[in-house]
Amino acid sequence: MELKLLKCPGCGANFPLPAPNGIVVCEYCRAVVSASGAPVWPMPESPEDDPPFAPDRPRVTVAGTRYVLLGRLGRGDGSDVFLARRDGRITEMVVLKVVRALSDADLVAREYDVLEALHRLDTQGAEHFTRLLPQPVARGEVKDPVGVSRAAAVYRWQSGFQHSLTDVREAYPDGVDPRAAVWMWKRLLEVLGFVHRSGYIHGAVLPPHVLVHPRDHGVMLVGWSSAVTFDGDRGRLPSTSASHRAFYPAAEWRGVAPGPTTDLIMAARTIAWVLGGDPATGSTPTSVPPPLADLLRRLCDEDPHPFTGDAWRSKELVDAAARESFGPPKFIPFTLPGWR
Ligand SMILES: Nc1ncnc2c1ncn2[C@@H]1O[C@H](COP(=O)(O)OP(=O)(O)OP(=O)(O)O)[C@@H](O)[C@H]1O
Repeated sequence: MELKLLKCPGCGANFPLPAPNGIVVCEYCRAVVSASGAPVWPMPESPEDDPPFAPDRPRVTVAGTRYVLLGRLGRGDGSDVFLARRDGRITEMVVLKVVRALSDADLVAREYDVLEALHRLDTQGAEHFTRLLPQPVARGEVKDPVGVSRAAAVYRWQSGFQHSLTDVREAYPDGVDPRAAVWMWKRLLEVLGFVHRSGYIHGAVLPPHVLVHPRDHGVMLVGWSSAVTFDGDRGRLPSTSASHRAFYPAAEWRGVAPGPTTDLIMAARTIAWVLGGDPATGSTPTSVPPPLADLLRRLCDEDPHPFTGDAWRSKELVDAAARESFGPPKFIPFTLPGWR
């Protein structure tokens, strides 16, 4: 008798040995196949028979949809952020943000509202830049393990963006290669250019809110609960991060209304910090070439800020300083733990 190792023609899974009657049922897709490989006829679909995905993992329900929690992505000032997966046949990976202090529920709601508004825009570049902002999926409440309801928001997971600049600085305690800081800064200024042109300021451009895609040299901006429109919401930022005081312009603490310049100063301070420098003064280690170090110091300085509110102008200056420091742009791979 000829023995064949069969693979399921439906899904490619290896088959067990056939039963004495020569029939095999695929354990994965339930196709029914004769030992010779034919005929094949699929079993009727029966979703209720689907084994649950990772049954040991916790589940939460937001706005009527159940999600399986896969792990923690981060811990913010006011919330816990998880990677999750919609618990269904046609699934999707998502980011679930759950507020810690019940009194911060309004921050999760405000962030969701701002992001929805930004995704509705048709400002020039919207199609490209809105992909670099969290994409709202749903919001509602989740019950924590002791039964307390907490405000939550669900965003689409963007693969590859899992390290913030806080994580980057942990991986490079003495600061990143200045050539890597150049692409991080330029990408950040491009997103800010779009946000400002759309009439918003982010209000919290801080290391934990800048996520990087190390392989593609991409940057995504999260943490939108402090964002405001700068033609309407004059006044203070709705919230600030006490643990990042040195990243805010001092004017913010004096009660001066924020504007696009606030974001640009915070972006420069964030880049100075990821280079191993001091966010308050913009000074950087001596390994940073002088044209770049000088520009950083100038753009971290708020009094008077040289390029008020113009992210694109700032980006051109970064370009020029980078050319003076390193010559024409060149792709230099950037690595982080878990990436090659
Ligand atoms: N969309 C996302 N994709 C991947 N990771 C994320 C995302 N949003 C947040 N994170 C991770 O979770 C961490 C905490 O998120 P975030 O800073 O937004 O929380 P928060 O400080 O509580 O919120 P907020 O600043 O808006 O009040 C981030 O530093 C980042 O590591």
